[in-house]
Amino acid sequence: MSSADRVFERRIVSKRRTSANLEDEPEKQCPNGWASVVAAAAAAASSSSSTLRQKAAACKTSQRTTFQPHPDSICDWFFKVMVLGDSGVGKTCLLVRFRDDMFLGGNYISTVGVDFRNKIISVDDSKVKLQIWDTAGQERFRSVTHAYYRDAHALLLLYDVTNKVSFDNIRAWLSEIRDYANDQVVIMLIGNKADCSLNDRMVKREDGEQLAKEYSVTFMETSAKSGFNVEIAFMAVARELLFKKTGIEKKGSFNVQDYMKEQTKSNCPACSTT
Ligand SMILES: Nc1nc2c(ncn2[C@@H]2O[C@H](COP(=O)(O)OP(=O)(O)OP(=O)(O)O)[C@@H](O)[C@H]2O)c(=O)[nH]1
Repeated sequence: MSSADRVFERRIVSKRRTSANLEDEPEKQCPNGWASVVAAAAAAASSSSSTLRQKAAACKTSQRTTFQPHPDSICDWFFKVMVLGDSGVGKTCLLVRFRDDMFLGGNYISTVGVDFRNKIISVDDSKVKLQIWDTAGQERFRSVTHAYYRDAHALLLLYDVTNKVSFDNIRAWLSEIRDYANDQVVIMLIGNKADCSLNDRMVKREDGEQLAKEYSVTFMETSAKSGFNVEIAFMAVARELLFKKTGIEKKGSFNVQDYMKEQTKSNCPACSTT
């Protein structure tokens, strides 16, 4: 993808910034509505949480900076995509890898409430704006995040291939999705941290594939750390949404699994097979 395709509408405070790299990016923005999201999250969680205070302070600082939205006319389609899954599976890292092509190492701070970032991508001849919502995986924020499911066009449901519990919880996540999301939502199951060593891997690729098959959703393993399959996953979702919306695929019918197979042919690290 060319750099011209990577148009970011707003820059927002990442959840895992050191003071040093915050200074490196002084123009960072908070999304509209962030304050209310933080307030709701604060009510749901403990208002004395140091993480919350950190985030609120970072947000306040960023609100003083310049906001430069791109006109909506530059994109043909808009889709809202939510990233879900247990705490620590790598939702924020996946999003940051896709948006900024970098990996957030260093201190891990859990997401509070919800947060979104925009990215405009080219799909064939169309400019597609993905508004990607990162959600807190922690149980205590669940009532806050449920409110955002309803108008989502696609859900990326993540588990961590090194954490069996996060995989076992996928059924519960799918049940929540059934309760709160709309019936037409596109769902992709993602096994993240595929860069892990064989010793660390607790969930076989085939188990992920099997579960996805059972629920008739698409499946992919990714690594936010190495970038493995990250762009392909978002592109596949964008293509599927576009295809659903237009009902037209220039090169015949569109099958998301075939598309992913084709894209991942030469993109398979040794650790993704067990
Ligand atoms: N090895 C490896 N580590 C990862 C990967 N993605 C994320 N991590 C690490 O996993 C930890 C959790 O990542 P996050 O992206 O913050 O997880 P999250 O799902 O957003 O967590 P919550 O905000 O609590 O819901 C961090 O220490 C990351 O550095 C990956 O692909 N590979």
